[in-house]
Amino acid sequence: MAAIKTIGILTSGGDAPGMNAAIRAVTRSAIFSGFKVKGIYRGYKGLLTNEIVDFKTQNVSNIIQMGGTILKTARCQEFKSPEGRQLAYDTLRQHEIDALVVIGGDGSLSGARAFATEFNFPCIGLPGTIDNDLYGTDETIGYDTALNTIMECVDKIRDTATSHERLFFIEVMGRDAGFLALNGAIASGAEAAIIPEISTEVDQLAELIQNGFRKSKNSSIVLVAESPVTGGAMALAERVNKEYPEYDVRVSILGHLQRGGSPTARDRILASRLGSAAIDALLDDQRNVMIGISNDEIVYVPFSKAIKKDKPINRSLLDTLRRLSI
Ligand SMILES: Nc1ncnc2c1ncn2[C@@H]1O[C@H](COP(=O)(O)OP(=O)(O)O)[C@@H](O)[C@H]1O
Ligand SMILES: O=P(O)(O)OC[C@H]1O[C@](O)(COP(=O)(O)O)[C@@H](O)[C@@H]1O
Ligand SMILES: [Mg+2]
Repeated sequence: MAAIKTIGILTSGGDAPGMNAAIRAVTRSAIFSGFKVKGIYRGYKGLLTNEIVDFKTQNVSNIIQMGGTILKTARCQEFKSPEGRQLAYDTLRQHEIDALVVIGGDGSLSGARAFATEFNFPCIGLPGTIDNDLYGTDETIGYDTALNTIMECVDKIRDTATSHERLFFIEVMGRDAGFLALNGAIASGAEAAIIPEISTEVDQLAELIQNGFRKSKNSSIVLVAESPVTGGAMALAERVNKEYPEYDVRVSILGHLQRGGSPTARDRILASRLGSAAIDALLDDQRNVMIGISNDEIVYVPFSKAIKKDKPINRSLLDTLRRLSI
């Protein structure tokens, strides 16, 4: 592979707060190191529809504080086929782009892995998703902001839950991962979190009620991770209505507000460090790795590892939650 002169950058999959800080860091570090940068709009879709513009340092001015992504994002079915990826490769060649930085979640990095392998094309991934479901990094860009948003929402719901002495099931995002639910529950002082990671091991609802849940309290808050495995908050509320009719139950589904907002300092710093390290990785001849953070150190995680479906939760957090909710 000839020397890299031009780097393309895109955001893909669900947007996450801090993606703009990452775009800024990649662009500025690349220019600092003498590369040209091109911004690709709408994720992999932009490679099929040729939506690519030159990025200068001014293109990323005043964006570090903004939620969403200035490059827009999309989910692109065509990129999942070899024909779609061939078209994407042709577009990259046409624009003389020699390497790609992909900011996205597990799906986006799966796409980058397939593309890098088929065309021997240098790709670097940055973990950008509120779900925190990428293996090999302690945190993903957007996770901390979403966690803070959840905490603020639960604080508000608690006021009405307490006044009416109700049991609230609050559904949070995470796709198939319970990080937001579990840490959101600890941060907001909730009674419990119902998460997919242990759904097949125990009936979390029955366990909660049998453990003397609500003995000394007049209201309760349970965070539920959205997932077919947990059934979601609605299904749990229906179960309580049938099996434990003594409870006055309400459901609140937080939805897409969890993806918005100005990134926290933690997410901005994470995105800045990872974005800058993406350029170091290319200079260091690294290929097809996700840049992660582990014990406050930058790490290179091969795509194949990063997209493993089973990033484990820290089980001691479940004990902490249980202990603090008596
Ligand atoms: N196995 C795959 N092969 C090729 N491309 C993929 C694959 N999985 C996902 N992608 C691409 O990545 C995009 C984003 O994936 P998605 O799972 O929706 O979001 P995220 O990256 O946030 O997890 C998809 O729309 C598709 O274009
Ligand atoms: O934007 P959509 O299509 O409604 O997707 C919702 C999903 O996206 C997320 O917000 C983020 O997931 P990704 O980062 O994997 O795209 C999930 O938590 C949620 O399940
Ligand atoms: Mg994902």
